Amino acid sequence: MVQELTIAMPKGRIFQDAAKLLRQAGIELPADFEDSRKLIITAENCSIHFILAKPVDVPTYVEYGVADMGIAGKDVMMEEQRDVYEVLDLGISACHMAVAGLPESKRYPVTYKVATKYPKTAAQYFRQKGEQVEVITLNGSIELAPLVGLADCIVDIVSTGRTLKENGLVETEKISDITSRLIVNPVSYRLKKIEIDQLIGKLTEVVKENTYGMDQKSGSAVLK
Ligand SMILES: Nc1ncnc2c1ncn2[C@@H]1O[C@H](COP(=O)(O)OP(=O)(O)OP(=O)(O)O)[C@@H](O)[C@H]1O
Ligand SMILES: O=P(O)(O)OC[C@H]1O[C@H](OP(=O)(O)OP(=O)(O)O)[C@H](O)[C@@H]1O
Repeated sequence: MVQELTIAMPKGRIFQDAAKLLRQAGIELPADFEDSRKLIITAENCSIHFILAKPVDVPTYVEYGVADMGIAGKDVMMEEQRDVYEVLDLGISACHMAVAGLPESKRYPVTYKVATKYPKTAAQYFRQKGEQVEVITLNGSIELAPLVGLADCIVDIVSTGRTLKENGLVETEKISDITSRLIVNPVSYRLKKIEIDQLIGKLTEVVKENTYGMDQKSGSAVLK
């Protein structure tokens, strides 16, 4: 008997390229998949259901097993540290995580403040370097923090570099490259191994054959 699969999809930036990969892997998604406001959607030619979640929540759905698999940015994986298997680098939504600040900013240990949407990742990065910092968590417009004196630097995603440039900030350290990953719930992997391995196999082929290019508007690597 073929087992049903549920996949948690990130809404937003990653969504379109992720949908394209799934179609290339032979999954027939409804024509209005990208435009629909529905949060649970079923493929037309196989027993795969999709739940559409906020990107940062995808690993949570997968860890709790309500989704067998999911697609999440490496940045989210590093920050969330969920108990899931990361099985495939999908190569989409490429960007990197970096430290940036005003060109003239100097380091004053003990008082050094870092603003970020990624508090755990930032804290771990500076701890590993043996630098003591105070991490200030923000939810967006991170680049504002050094401009108004809330922080000495930021840890954030850089794609085109346009946001940094237009705000007079410079990248000082690269933390890591980021792409989207295919993730799997460990228990689902045991119970639905055949179906999951089949999908991983198809997506692996698709990823190998794809070429990526820069989308001028989003600044992210997109499928060509
Ligand atoms: N320029 C970029 N800025 C942020 N994330 C990017 C960028 N380029 C690619 N990404 C990837 O896309 C994912 C973020 O997608 P998106 O911006 O839709 O979600 P979000 O951060 O939850 O957005 P928001 O909080 O604005 O709703 C990141 O996890 C990252 O892997
Ligand atoms: O290098 P760039 O191409 O300019 O992209 C990087 C910017 O994009 C993201 O912000 P987002 O657009 O998600 O807005 P936010 O400030 O609400 O997080 C990220 O946090 C940077 O601010």
